[in-house]
Amino acid sequence: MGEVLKVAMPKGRIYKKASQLFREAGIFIPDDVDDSRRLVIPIPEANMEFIMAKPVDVPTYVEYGVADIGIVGKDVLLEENRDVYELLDLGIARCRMSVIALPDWKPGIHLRVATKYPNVATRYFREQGEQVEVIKLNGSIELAPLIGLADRIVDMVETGQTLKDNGLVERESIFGITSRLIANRVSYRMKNNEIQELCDRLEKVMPGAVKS
Ligand SMILES: Nc1ncnc2c1ncn2[C@@H]1O[C@H](COP(=O)(O)OP(=O)(O)OP(=O)(O)O)[C@@H](O)[C@H]1O
Ligand SMILES: O=P(O)(O)OC[C@H]1O[C@H](OP(=O)(O)OP(=O)(O)O)[C@H](O)[C@@H]1O
Repeated sequence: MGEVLKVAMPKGRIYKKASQLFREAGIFIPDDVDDSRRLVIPIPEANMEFIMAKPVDVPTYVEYGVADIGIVGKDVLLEENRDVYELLDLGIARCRMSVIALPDWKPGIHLRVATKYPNVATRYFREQGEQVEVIKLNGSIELAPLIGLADRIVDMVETGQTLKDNGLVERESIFGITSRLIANRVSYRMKNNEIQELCDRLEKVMPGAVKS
């Protein structure tokens, strides 16, 4: 058996989909892992150890090598800009990053934009040649235009339900988002066999994979 792979797993909605994908790929994960409050979970049956992280911190653990690989949304990768390898587009947790406003939005100068993704938003509006003030929030971003904190928000849209329920409109989709498998640069060389085997297994069951 090869070396134990340390996997940074995002807690929350991605974990549910990622663990399902791992199971479909024939990787044994005991059922009780899903409901556990433990943060470091050895999975000897799979020769892995899961590190249960806040989604936004996954690239940090992987860059520093305390996790060999990790699973993370493309949104977080683009925001965090960490020095990691992106190995696979897993095709799960699909949504999009969009610019959102009230229906009666007006173009203006010095717009205020609220978002959980200040780097992404700043880059986007700079490329558009628009001068904006970016305000970082940590959740319930849709509140900002409703109560007058910002003219626009940059946030994720999946079903569109949150926008509908709050009377907001999607002005522009900036990029599509799915979860990615990332690796630490050194681990990728030192544990190449283990990582490659995992990639091969996942590739066969990822959404969109051609089943043989
Ligand atoms: N509808 C959606 N809204 C937000 N994120 C989604 C959605 N669908 C898929 N995702 C993906 O899930 C990730 C966020 O997961 P989750 O909502 O569990 O965590 P979080 O809200 O960032 O963290 P926390 O709740 O710990 O603050 C995003 O980075 C994105 O890649
Ligand atoms: O298009 P929808 O299917 O409605 O999904 C999009 C919503 O989901 C996310 O919020 P999340 O549930 O992570 O809550 P938070 O950002 O307020 O923490 C995102 O920030 C949107 O608000």
